Amino acid sequence: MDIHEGAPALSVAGLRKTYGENRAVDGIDLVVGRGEVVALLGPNGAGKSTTIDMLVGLARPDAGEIMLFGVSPREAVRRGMVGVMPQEGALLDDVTVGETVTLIASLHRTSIPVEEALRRAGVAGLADRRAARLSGGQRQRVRFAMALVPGPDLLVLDEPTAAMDVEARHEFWQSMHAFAETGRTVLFSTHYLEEAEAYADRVVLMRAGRVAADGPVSAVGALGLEDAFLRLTGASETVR
Ligand SMILES: Nc1ncnc2c1ncn2[C@@H]1O[C@H](COP(=O)(O)OP(=O)(O)OP(=O)(O)O)[C@@H](O)[C@H]1O
Repeated sequence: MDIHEGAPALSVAGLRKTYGENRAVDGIDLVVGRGEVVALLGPNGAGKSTTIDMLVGLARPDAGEIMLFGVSPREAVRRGMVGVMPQEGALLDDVTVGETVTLIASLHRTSIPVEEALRRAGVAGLADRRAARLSGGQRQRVRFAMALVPGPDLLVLDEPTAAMDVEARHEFWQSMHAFAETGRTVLFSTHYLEEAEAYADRVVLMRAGRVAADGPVSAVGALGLEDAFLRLTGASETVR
């Protein structure tokens, strides 16, 4: 299987996933071009994590097709083209940050230097610290280093700043911005309209397993996404 030169970073058609009676993802079509920074915005239970897990091969869709750079998610991950930061993911308590990222690097055919991944994720100073002694925000940043270390063309980040304080958030977004500046693609999920507006080129608003709106971030106001988001947030319990 060859990587298709002109293929978009991400192409999704008719994506569905049901848990029992619950249609977590109810027919998503989405194309993300290379170099775009896209925010998947939506309230709790909108289906963001389920979508992301399917995009990166962590969950199996009931229906639909997903291609990353023209190949399957598994193949793209195998080739180190995708860096993933899932919402949850345990770190081994007795293993240091440096050892953890070195281990992940060794699982990939190619990688950037571990020190560089640690530095870009803002955890170079924590290389010798065992995971058991990390704060929630520090753990998130270690997981960001794990996503960066294969030197991916696409980063997929599920609520990356959850558990980070204001300063860590700021540093995180700077790193993400530096990554995107090199022309690579980022898809991240968030509850926060401000994060989507500040850091994405494009906002995909999800509600009840579907794409409710999709547009350039410059048009957020014009599209009325903010109002839509406020309504959705207010309705989040019923959406869930
Ligand atoms: N493993 C699972 N088993 C059963 N139901 C699930 C499972 N994972 C998700 N769901 C349900 O699917 C729906 C979508 O959940 P999902 O976690 O994808 O939403 P989300 O937009 O990521 O929410 P949050 O912002 O809270 O992370 C919810 O109703 C959730 O309860």
